[in-house]
This record gives sequence, structure tokens and C-alpha cells, in this order.
Amino acid sequence: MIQQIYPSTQHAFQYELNKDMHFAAAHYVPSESAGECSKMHGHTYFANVTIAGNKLDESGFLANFSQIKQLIHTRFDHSVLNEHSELFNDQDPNRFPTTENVARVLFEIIQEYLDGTANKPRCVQIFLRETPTSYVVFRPGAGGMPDA
Ligand SMILES: Nc1nc2c(c(=O)[nH]1)N=C([C@H](O)[C@H](O)COP(=O)(O)OP(=O)(O)OP(=O)(O)O)CN2
Ligand SMILES: [Zn+2]
Repeated sequence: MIQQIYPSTQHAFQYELNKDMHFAAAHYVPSESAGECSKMHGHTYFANVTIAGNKLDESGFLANFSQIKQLIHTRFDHSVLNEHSELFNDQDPNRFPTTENVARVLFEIIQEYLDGTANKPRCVQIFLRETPTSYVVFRPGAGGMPDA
């Protein structure tokens, strides 16, 4: 839902920007245990990308809002997620196009782009809504807890 309030993440950077975007895509979850989701179906995904840093670029931007949108929208809008074989894989649950894995992949694409910029800000959160009632938050710095 664009213009909603998103969960916030703690960081010590001076600047934080947020970019909302959406893209329409089809997918299936290639597992019998996914039930109805194992059949091809589509969503309008809503993503909120949070980027933080201390340095601005030559335009006075932390990152260019429109560039961040283009990285995701151009690649995924009106596509079948399972067909992005460089990103998703029907044999590996960590590469199925679930909301969790799509959120992480969005992070990976955006952080790779940011690593190539002069001021090198950090993507600190991806909020990804798949349906009106279902969303995932991915935070790259939150991997420190051991498995229960
Ligand atoms: N942890 C996850 N659970 C489910 C995922 C997922 O990616 N991660 N995906 C699906 C399906 O793809 C489905 O599209 C979404 O499921 P759901 O939220 O159940 O969709 P509904 O709109 O039917 O939800 P209601 O609240 O019942 O209307 C399933 N699970
Ligand atoms: Zn789905």
C-alpha cells in the first residue's frame, strides 16, 4: 500500500530515504506444500526500499529515487518471477520466488547498484507486500540470531 507507514529500522546514519514502488508479476511456488500458491498466479507487489548513509552524491542525493525504482520496475514489471533464472530456481527453496526470497533479491540488486556509487549508501530495509494481507520485511543486518 503506497503511502502507508512502514516498520522502521534502527541505524546510526544521518540520512535515510524511502522509495515506494510497485510492479505486477506472476509466480508460482514450486512446492506441493505451498498448496494453491504452487499454481501460476499474479500479484501487484508493493515495495518500500529504505536507504541510509552519511554522504550525499554530486547531485545532493543519497541515492536517486528514480534510479532505485528503475532497477526494480524495469526488471520485474509484467514478468514471470520464476523465469528470472539468474535469480530464482525451482530446485532450491532459498531461490523459490516467495515473498521472503523476492525481498532479499530486491535488497541484493539495490545494494549491488549502491556499492558502485561514489557515496556508497546502504540499503537497510526492504518492505515487500505481496497481497493486501501479507508482507515481508528483509533487513540485511539482522542475521545474527542463531537458529532456535
Ligand atoms: N511465508 C510465505 N507464505 C506464503 C507465501 C510466501 O511467499 N511466503 N506465498 C503465498 C502465496 O503466493 C499467496 O499468493 C499469498 O498467500 P495469502 O496471503 O494466503 O493470500 P490471500 O490473499 O489468499 O490471503 P487472505 O488473507 O486469506 O485473503 C502463500 N503463503
Ligand atoms: Zn503468490
